[in-house]
Amino acid sequence: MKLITAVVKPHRLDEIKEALQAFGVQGLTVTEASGYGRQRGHTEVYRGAEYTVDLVPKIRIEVLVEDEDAEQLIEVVVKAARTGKIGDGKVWSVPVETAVRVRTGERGPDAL
Ligand SMILES: Nc1ncnc2c1ncn2[C@@H]1O[C@H](COP(=O)(O)OP(=O)(O)OP(=O)(O)O)[C@@H](O)[C@H]1O
Repeated sequence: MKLITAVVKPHRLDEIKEALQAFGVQGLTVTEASGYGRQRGHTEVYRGAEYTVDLVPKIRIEVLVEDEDAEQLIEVVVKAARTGKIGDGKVWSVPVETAVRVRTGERGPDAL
């Protein structure tokens, strides 16, 4: 299994959620976040306001997937998140050792 994490622009959330649902993910987690990337110090616009400070509002989307789906899912997220402007975000994946579905006790890919 892999954990795919995307830190992206908040206004792309609906588009990304729809793309992930169409892909067939079983679940996802969304949290509010803030951060900066390489463009620190440059101006980024969020809801009409210009941010020149280092921390800009973002959302973090996390999805657990089977190994074989990871690369395709990353592409789905990148495509749905992209505006082509500064601060579009970052997507990465890490290996996951264990996942447990609490209600049933299932483990591994069956738990997703
Ligand atoms: N190296 C990093 N480690 C952890 N989080 C990061 C890193 N780079 C970016 N992020 C997170 O991703 C968010 C979006 O990154 P951002 O789009 O600014 O990255 P970037 O690679 O500098 O892209 P761009 O050049 O398009 O601005 C940041 O606000 C931050 O929360």
